[in-house]
Order: sequence, then C-alpha cells, then structure tokens
Amino acid sequence: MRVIVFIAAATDSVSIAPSWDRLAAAETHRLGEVSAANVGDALQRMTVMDGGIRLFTKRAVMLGNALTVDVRSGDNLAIHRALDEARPGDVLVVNGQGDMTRALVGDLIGEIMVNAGVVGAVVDGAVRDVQALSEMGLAVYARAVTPAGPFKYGPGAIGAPVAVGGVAVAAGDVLVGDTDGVVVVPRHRVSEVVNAVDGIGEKEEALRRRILAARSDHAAAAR
Ligand SMILES: O=C([O-])CC(=O)C(=O)O
Ligand SMILES: [Mg+2]
Repeated sequence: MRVIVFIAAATDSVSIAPSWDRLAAAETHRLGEVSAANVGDALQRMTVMDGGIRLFTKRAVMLGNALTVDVRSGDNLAIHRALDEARPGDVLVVNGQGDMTRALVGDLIGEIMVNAGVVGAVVDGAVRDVQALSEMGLAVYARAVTPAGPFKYGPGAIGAPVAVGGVAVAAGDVLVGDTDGVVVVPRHRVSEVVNAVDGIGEKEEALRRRILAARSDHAAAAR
C-alpha cells in the first residue's frame, strides 16, 4: 500500500500510466513567445479550450507538458499522488468533471508544484487560495474559484487521456496559455505548429498595417 507522505493517505485507488514522452523545452519554447490565439489558429482553430477555463493568477504565460489527472468530482487525492510523478516543466491538467462546488487545487498543492518544477495547472473544476498561487508565480486556470475544500478518497487516474475545457488531452501534449485561455498542442503536431506560427503572425501584421493605413483623420481624431 502506497501512502503519500504529505497527506498520509493511501493511494491504491489511483491508477498510474507506466510512462509517457515529454518534449524538451528547446522543442517547444517558441510556442511561449506567441499568442495562444495564433497557436490555436495554427491548429485550424481546433483543440482550443472553451472560455469557461479562465486564468486566476497574474502569471500570464504558460507553456509546459501535460501531466494528466482524472479525478472524482470534488476529490483531489489523485492530484497529490500525481505530483510524485511530476517533472520540471510539467503542467497539471485535471479533469475535475466541471464541478464548481469544491476546490481541487490550492496553496499547499501550489507549494508542492513549485518543489517539483510544475509551472501551472489547468483544472476543469474549481481552485482556491488564488492570491497565494499567484504570488508563487504559477499560472492557474480553472472553471471557478471557491473556498470549499476537496475530499481525499479517490479514485483517480494519472497519465491517462482526459477531457478538459472540451478538449482531449494526452499526457505529454503541450499546453500553451495566456490571458485569453489555453490551447492544447498534440505532441505529434508540435513541430508543425512551431513552423506555422510565424507565418500567421506575419499575415496578421500585414493586415493590421492595411487597416491602420486606412484609418481616417476622423477616426484618428476620435481616439
Ligand atoms: O486542501 C486541498 O487539498 C486544496 C488546498 O486548499 C491546498 O492545496 O492548499
Ligand atoms: Mg489551501
């Protein structure tokens, strides 16, 4: 029987995928320098999380490899266990079943994330202690905030595919977030998206120049 040291709870009810691949920071870093909107456009505007998944901390840029966790509504035992599997550069990606009645991530989990080098969390559910999470420099996205705490009984699954913000996420997929929200870049499409985003940015800039050149004196005076 395995017991998590920090919360002294047995985790037999939590399944863990044997392993998965993670991309090196050098392969993904360009995706952290461009907008989530442009990354989404490079994916034919698919695999973008719905607008119910919002940023609740002041860190406005998130880039990392998905550490997926499936939990029972309102229960975060599997999240505690998942952090034992975390590697630097991971992002916790939690299917909390959309439940907004109990917070699955808070400041203590945040401190463990910092220990492990986890850069952020995306929770299809609720979080709490957002002021402290913000001060830790973590990017935390969720569907809601509530002071109500979670239970810790399980079950759960770590490293299995999850549905979060209406998008399927596999362990090791790349998550890109900014103030607009979160985009999922499937691992096998990362190099394609890295190659496409510069072209998208250039097209937008060309269009912006044409729009600004057409701005009338009247419109300029009104600003
Ligand atoms: O009680 C929990 O597990 C959630 C929480 O507030 C924390 O991690 O600080
Ligand atoms: Mg707390």
